[in-house]
Amino acid sequence: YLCTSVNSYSSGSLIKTPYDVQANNQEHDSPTSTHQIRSVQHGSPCFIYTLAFFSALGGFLFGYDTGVVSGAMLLLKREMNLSSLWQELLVSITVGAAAVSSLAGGYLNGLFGRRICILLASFIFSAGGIIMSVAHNKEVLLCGRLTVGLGIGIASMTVPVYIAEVSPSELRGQLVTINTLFITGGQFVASVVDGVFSYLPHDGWRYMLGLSVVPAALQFLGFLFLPESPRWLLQKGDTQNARLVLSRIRGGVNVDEEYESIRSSIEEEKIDAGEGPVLWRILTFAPARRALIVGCGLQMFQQLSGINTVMYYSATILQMSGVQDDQMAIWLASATAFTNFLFTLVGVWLVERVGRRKLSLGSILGTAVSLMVLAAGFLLSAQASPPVTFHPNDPSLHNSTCITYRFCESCMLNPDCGFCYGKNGTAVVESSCMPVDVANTEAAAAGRCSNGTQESAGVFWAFNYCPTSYSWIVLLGLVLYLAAFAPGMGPMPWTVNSEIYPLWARSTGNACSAGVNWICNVLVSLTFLHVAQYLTYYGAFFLYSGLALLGFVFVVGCLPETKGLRLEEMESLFGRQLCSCGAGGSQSVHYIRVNGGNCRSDEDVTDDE
Ligand SMILES: O[C@H]1[C@H](O)[C@@H](O)[C@H](O)[C@@H](O)[C@H]1O
Repeated sequence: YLCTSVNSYSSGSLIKTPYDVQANNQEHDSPTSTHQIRSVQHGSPCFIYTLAFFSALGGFLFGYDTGVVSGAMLLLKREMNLSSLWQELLVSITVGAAAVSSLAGGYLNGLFGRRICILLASFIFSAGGIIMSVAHNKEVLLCGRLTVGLGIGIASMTVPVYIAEVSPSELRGQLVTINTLFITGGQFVASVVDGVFSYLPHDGWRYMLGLSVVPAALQFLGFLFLPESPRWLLQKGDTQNARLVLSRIRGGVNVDEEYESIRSSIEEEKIDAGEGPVLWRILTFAPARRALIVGCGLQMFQQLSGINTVMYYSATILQMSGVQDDQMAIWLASATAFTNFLFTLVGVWLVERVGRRKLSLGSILGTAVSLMVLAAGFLLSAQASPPVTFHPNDPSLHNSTCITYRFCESCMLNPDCGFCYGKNGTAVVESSCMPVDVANTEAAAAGRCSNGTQESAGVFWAFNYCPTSYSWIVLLGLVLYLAAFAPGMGPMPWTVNSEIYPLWARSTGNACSAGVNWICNVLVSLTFLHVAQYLTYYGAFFLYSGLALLGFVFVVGCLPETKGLRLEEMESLFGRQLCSCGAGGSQSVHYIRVNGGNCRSDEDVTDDE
């Protein structure tokens, strides 16, 4: 049999099969496992944690820069008099730039290494932060947002790869997951900074956007002193430095076996890798192609299950459940970000205990169910939507579409309109649908709910939501969603992608999957309002729930368990037809690499089986 993976391993065996891998996985669960032996071998993980911390600052910046903009926009649109086109541009240019630069990051990683790419990303982050904080017009601000986007893209694909490559296998999952913890931590800190500086209506946005320079500079300084990934050094033929770095990050213990294992696997990969551009080689080499499908699929389903609409619209969801004050909604949105962060911490704790596969499965199923709860909440709210009962006789309103709506639900789904109503006990009375004041969405453009007249008139203004008694279900759905999504589907796509590719395909594989993540992110966030207008809120969330269920089927069929395996052992997991990856280890293919042998196509594998 031709396709092999040779490993000199702590067990001493030279040729390792997935049966051994499986056995090794099981050993991990017992207290006296190889796990412990390896930990002892790897010495103090202190240096590894330092590396992971400085790398994960890239994740923090990713979270901070994507999260801070919503709060900054509230102040900016007033101060710079931004049209909705400019608002959309300023929000989405960062994500768009991240999509492009994450794809380019694959090339840069292969060429310059992980360390230089992280240095480059932190330099770009710092430059972007400075540009934004001193911007005197919207064009300069746009340049700043574009610049940070370029940094985010490079960091998002490089950091997980770097952490995975320097970590010992028993800590790898946890350490890469810490990067996602930092992403959600960055989102939380951003929401707190937004809250604090929202009290500073003039120039508050400069602090919000500019503060990211601090962690970016810290990361840049840290990485001036931190080493390159030993795997990349070895791949480039710098054997001396590779051994030195490996021994340094393993706390000075003997690294001969690990070094030999990486070296021999790189030698063999040279045979596997073939000729031509890397992406072409990935697509034509079955195990790498399958890994790419799994990696991109996971990233796609992460975004299609709607995390960023839930995060972005959490303030609205919370307003629906009765929070009427804008400032209060900003603080509650940071409670949402905190919940996301807290449950990602659960993921860090679980990943090496239950493994990536079970964690992803449980998480995506829970996500689908909680999206149904969220949708049901919106559905009940829509059915109980109060009717329009009051028709003001203001001539300036005659051309407005808002006055044509007969229920709050349809009024609220038009971003130009809001619902103005009075209360009799808990009942909604004298309600009308009015155009919103474009400069300040907290009031109507005219009538009883316009600026300054609301309180004296004893009326309430609901923009983006309807007063309803079912909103607690929506709130419950939101909390359940975060509890289900954050430990698994939030971090696992990043973690799994950092480990499943062979070294020659790792940069390109991660670049593609990170690109898919960002592209789907843009697609979902840009289409959400339109989808909600066509399908209503509950339709949109039922749709996301259906997509999450599809994702569940995908994970069941395609995601193998990578826990406890060395990076060099991953290729064996993708030796079989794709949709049987999860079919249990007892049917694993034996991989025995014979020098000069090659494994090229699905047919080869089947024949050999
Ligand atoms: O893994 C992260 C995390 O879940 C974030 O909360 C989300 O905003 C990102 O889009 C995602 O990639």
